[in-house]
Amino acid sequence: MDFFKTLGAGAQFNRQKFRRDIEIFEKTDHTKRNGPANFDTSKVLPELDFFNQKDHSTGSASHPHANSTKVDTTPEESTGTALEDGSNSETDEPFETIEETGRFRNKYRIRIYGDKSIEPIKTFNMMFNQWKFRPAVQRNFKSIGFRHPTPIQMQAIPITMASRDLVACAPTGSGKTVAFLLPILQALDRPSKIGFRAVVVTPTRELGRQIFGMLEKLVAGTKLRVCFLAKLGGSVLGNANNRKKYDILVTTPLRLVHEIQHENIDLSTVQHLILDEADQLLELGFLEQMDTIIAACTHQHIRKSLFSATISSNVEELATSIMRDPIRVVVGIKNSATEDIDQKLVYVGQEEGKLVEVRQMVQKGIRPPVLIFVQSIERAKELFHELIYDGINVDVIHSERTKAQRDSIITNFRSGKIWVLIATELMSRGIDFKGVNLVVNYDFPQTIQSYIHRIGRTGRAGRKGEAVTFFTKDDLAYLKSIVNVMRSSGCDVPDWMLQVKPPSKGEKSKLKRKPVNRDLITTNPYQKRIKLQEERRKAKEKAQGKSKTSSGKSGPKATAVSEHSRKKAPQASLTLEEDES
Ligand SMILES: Nc1ncnc2c1ncn2[C@@H]1O[C@H](COP(=O)(O)OP(=O)(O)OP(=O)(O)O)[C@@H](O)[C@H]1O
Repeated sequence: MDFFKTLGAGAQFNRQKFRRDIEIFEKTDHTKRNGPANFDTSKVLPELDFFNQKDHSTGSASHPHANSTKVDTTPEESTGTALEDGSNSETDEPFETIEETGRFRNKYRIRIYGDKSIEPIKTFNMMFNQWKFRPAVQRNFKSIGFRHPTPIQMQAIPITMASRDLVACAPTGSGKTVAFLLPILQALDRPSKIGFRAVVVTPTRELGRQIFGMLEKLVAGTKLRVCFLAKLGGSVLGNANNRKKYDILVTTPLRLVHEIQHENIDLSTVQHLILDEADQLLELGFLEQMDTIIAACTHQHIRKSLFSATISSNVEELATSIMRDPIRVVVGIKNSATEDIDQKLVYVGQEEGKLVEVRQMVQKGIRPPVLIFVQSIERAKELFHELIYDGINVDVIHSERTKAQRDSIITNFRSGKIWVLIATELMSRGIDFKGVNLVVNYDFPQTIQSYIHRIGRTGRAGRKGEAVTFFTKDDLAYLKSIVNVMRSSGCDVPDWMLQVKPPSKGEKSKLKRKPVNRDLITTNPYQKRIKLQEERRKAKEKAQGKSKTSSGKSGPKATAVSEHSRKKAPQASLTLEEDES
């Protein structure tokens, strides 16, 4: 058995060039391999079919993990009413018994921890009638065209409407934005001129702008005033009176802290605080800022909601320390990718194998739009300079591009003018590119969370997508983490990958702290390479020097976040360099 051939499936290798790698792998002991993995990927797991696109009538028992989820689902329950055209047959009839509610939750793979008495909604009509949504909001919402609530919307909306704190974990592209925006709109009802009553915090300006866009659509004609704040320098808030005009704020942590520290903003009137991509906001990189923000939200009856596709138990623990008896909702398998993404791992030998592989993919014909993730701004620029000459409409987005450039790149990528977009971690979370056909992890992601969010830019809102992750021998130690995500979302995994040793805790945290040191992305001759490497080293030293001098003031007061989390919180995988500032 040529193990190296197996490894290289999907890539072409120069065996002479990669001789040393071949030797490494061929020395491996493969005698302990099991029989071939028997994964049936032809069926969509019901818990991952948020948009009810698949017929689950044959049940999910054929999936190897069908029984690994904690939800007990009888064949009858998983048969459900899902219709192939994406509609469902739920009616507005209220639930009659607790058991019926339980069955409904099971059917949509909704798990609820804490007070279970808050019933989910079956339809949007049910929601509008139950809480008497204002006609303008109903009209705006209907014009967007969503016919049926997704599972996270079914359960998260009633919980927030009941004024309960919430920690919600649901897969990428499953409609969390609407799940947190609709209850705010209903709760605020009319403009009050007392200042901000709801604040949505997101890690990046791009995601904030997207949420703001949806909010603007929903508030049209309601007189509620919404504000998006992410640009440092110059305040759109104006004088004290002007500030009071706004009801809802969408912002990034750095910008909000800046306003708090300059006493430009008063958060004591905030009754609804939403942290989108909450696990990232509660990691070390953002934690001090979140401390300041939470300390500034002093309203007695403030309600807090945390949303993300990935919420670790650390974050959950931390969350409970800043919330009042929160209810936790999990849709599907926690911290998993969606079934709609066909995931592949491709071994590329050494660094230069990646460029060869990308070019082969282009030659074979890729279906744009394609999103390519790399691990740093420098590498994004390097890859861009290679691909720009390949006759494809390619662009690159990272935090060193101006805000105007970033906005126009996103628009052009959405409209199809850009076919291939090279991106850093900045674009990995939340951004809703519905049509992305392929995500390429050119550089292996540093964390499982990063993997889930990156590939989650495709396969959204029930559409199909594909994700390809390149790996070199330097990434091999971390391979198993991704393999596990692939398996839990029903993807086929080659047998040999199942035998790879999982990374140790130490290896995982090492990678999280610092990405793998990689060779330049270039086809330039050797001398040029050395020169570029030297330039890169100097730039890095300069940047480090800068960040040391600018590491600044923290928030005025400590909250439970800081008390609890200094030791617990994981390091942010998106550094402040990649924040909006
Ligand atoms: N009920 C619905 N029916 C159909 N489409 C919906 C529904 N709710 C939301 N969508 C659409 O699904 C897409 C994904 O929604 P959204 O961006 O809120 O996902 P998300 O869960 O926040 O993802 P991520 O974790 O990546 O941030 C969007 O294009 C949104 O317009």
